[in-house]
Amino acid sequence: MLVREQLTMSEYRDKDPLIHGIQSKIRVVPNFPKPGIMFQDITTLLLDPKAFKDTIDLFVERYKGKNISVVAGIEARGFIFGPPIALEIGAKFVPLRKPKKLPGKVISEEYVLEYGKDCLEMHVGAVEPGERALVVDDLIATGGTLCAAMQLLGYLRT
Ligand SMILES: O=P(O)(O)OC[C@H]1O[C@H](OP(=O)(O)OP(=O)(O)O)[C@H](O)[C@@H]1O
Ligand SMILES: Nc1ncnc2[nH]cnc12
Repeated sequence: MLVREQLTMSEYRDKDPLIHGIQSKIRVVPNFPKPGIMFQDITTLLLDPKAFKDTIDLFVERYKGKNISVVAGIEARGFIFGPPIALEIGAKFVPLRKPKKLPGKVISEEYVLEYGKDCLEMHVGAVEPGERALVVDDLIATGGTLCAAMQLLGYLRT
């Protein structure tokens, strides 16, 4: 009889030394920028070249050869992780920017954040209908930012 081991997410993280190594480099700052927020600070991960490279490699391994032609990076921290992943998987990099930063014609999507409200914009023509995209950011809190990014890319669905 084959018995599969069921692991919770945190047990899985603890068992995988690579993921544990990456996680241990992310500094958690309580009550920043507001009371009640546990801020996940990835700048401490960037100080460690091995942990930074392990992070990129993890995504490259997962997404290489999956026919992805666009890596869409969310401002600001998706601009740190997105470009090295894009280069390695042979995809173009498209920045999804905060309002009024892109000089060309844009499409926009508003969203609600854990501590405020914001908007993402993408250049019209940067992504063609039918392309396969990978959205990259440093973290999901409420998921509002990721949903807005997916909405933006979804407008181009064939
Ligand atoms: O899942 P959500 O609740 O939408 O939150 C996650 C988003 O919040 C952070 O960015 P932030 O808006 O703080 O902007 P920054 O990267 O420009 O500092 C983070 O980098 C994600 O983009
Ligand atoms: N908890 C958190 N840590 C870092 N960035 C964030 N953006 C929104 N929530 C955040």
